[in-house]
Amino acid sequence: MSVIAAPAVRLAGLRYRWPGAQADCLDIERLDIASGERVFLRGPSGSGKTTLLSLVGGVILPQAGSVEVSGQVLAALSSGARDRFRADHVGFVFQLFNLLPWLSALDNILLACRFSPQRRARVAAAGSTPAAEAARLAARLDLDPGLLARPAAQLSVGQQQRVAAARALIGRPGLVVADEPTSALDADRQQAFIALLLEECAAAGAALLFVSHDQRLAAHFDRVLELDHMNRASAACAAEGGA
Ligand SMILES: Nc1ncnc2c1ncn2[C@@H]1O[C@H](COP(=O)(O)OP(=O)(O)OP(=O)(O)O)[C@@H](O)[C@H]1O
Repeated sequence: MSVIAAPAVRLAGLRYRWPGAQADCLDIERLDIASGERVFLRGPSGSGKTTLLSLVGGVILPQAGSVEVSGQVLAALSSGARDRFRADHVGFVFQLFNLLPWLSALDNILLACRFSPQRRARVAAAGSTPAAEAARLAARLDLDPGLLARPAAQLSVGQQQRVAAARALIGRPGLVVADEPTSALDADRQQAFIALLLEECAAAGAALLFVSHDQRLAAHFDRVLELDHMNRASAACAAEGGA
């Protein structure tokens, strides 16, 4: 008997309006992202890409419709359970990296494991330890080992981006969500970063939902999604931003 994996992400009848806004930001009838699929999400500034990623991560909840991640309806979880689910199953690389500035780069990476028993278990199942896995990912991201002991606040923006990527990837979550993760990297590092992200996601069977304005990166992905084409509220969302 074959087992069909739940999609990594399933949106159905989704509507989201920011508090105080006059119109919906997102109105998406349906979107499925298959397990292991690599999706490049594109859309003009202010079109709702970051909002969509926040919904997929369960950081915010829609007013209507549902968001499922790996078969779990996020709104069915209490706020605390949603935080734990996110820690176990979703790796974020956000525009604002949310590193803790006073913690070392290494401790920032390890934090993802500290909050997630499932990530720790997956690292152990692969025959490694969180510290060894953090060092492996850092080396693959071309982060000098000497940098790992430094407080995150003392790193360049490009270095912080790579620390954030290692933190997202450690312990192999089933979904990686990345918002402009290469914006502060030079061209060579950008290519290395994308290659690593894709390889690590493939090795983990993780789906990747990736937002970038850099069109050249789209070729690396299985599918390009135009947010404006699937968002029935796109005109209203853009107008709201300009209001
Ligand atoms: N925290 C918030 N509170 C209220 N409105 C918000 C908030 N965050 C975003 N918005 C509004 O939602 C709309 C979509 O913003 P969002 O950041 O999702 O767009 P984006 O496509 O990611 O833009 P960019 O490419 O510039 O990062 C905009 O009109 C924005 O003003």
